[in-house]
Amino acid sequence: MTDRDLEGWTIAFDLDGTLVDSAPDLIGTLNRLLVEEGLAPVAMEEAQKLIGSGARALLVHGFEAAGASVERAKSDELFQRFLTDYSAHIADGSQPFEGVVETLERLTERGALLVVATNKRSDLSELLLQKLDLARHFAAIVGPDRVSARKPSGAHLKEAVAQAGGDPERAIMVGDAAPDAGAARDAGMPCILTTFGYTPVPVETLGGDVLIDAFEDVEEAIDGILSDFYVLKALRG
Ligand SMILES: O=C(O)COP(=O)(O)O
Ligand SMILES: [Mg+2]
Repeated sequence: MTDRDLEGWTIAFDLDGTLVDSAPDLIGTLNRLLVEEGLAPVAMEEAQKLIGSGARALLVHGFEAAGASVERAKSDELFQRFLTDYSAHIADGSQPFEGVVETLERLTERGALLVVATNKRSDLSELLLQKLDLARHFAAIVGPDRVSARKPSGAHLKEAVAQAGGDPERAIMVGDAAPDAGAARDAGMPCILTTFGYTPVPVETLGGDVLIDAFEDVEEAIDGILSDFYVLKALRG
C-alpha cells in the first residue's frame, strides 16, 4: 500500500531552471533574433542568467546587453517575432532536469497535488510541458496571465495553488531564482531552491529554506520542511 502522507499538501514548481532546462531554446531564439538584427549573439552562460521574469524581460535585457537601443529592445514587433520563433523551437533542445519524472511520480503517489507557477506565458508553458510529456503531472499550469500579479508577488503562488484545488496554507514552493524566493516569502510559503537553475546572483543569497543540488532531492527537502511544520504545530498544541 502507498503511504499517502503528503495528502492535503500542494507543491508549486517554477518551470524554467527548475523542472526544465529550457535555456538552449530560449537563448537560441534570442540569438537568432540578435543575428537577424545585425547584432552579436550572447553566450549561453551569460544569457541564461536573464531567464526568470518572462520572455519579454529576456528579450529586452538580451537586446540591451548586445547594444541595441532601449526603444528597439522594447518593440512589440520584435516581441511578436520572439514568440513565433520560440513557439516553433520550444522543445528542440529543452529537457527536463534529471530525476524530474520519477520525483513527480513519487510525490503524486504520496498524495501531493502538483502545480506549475511560472513567469512563462501559460500557452508557452503548456506547449513546452506537453511536448516533454510532463503536463500530465500537474493539476494546473499557471502563468502570469492567469493570476492577479506575477512572481515575485505571493499572489501568483497562492492563486496557482487555489486554482489547482489546493490550500495555500499547506503549500511549498520549488524554484531557482529571486522571483521564486520573493513570491514564497510574500505568500508565507516555505521555499526550496535548485542550485542548477538560472540566476544572476548566487542562489545562496536568495533566502531559500533548503537548497538542492539535484532535482530528486526535492522529496527529502519536503520531508524536512514538513517534519518541522508538524513539530511546531505539536509544540503550539
Ligand atoms: O521564462 C522565464 O523567464 C521565467 O520562467 P520561470 O518563472 O518558469 O522561471
Ligand atoms: Mg525559473
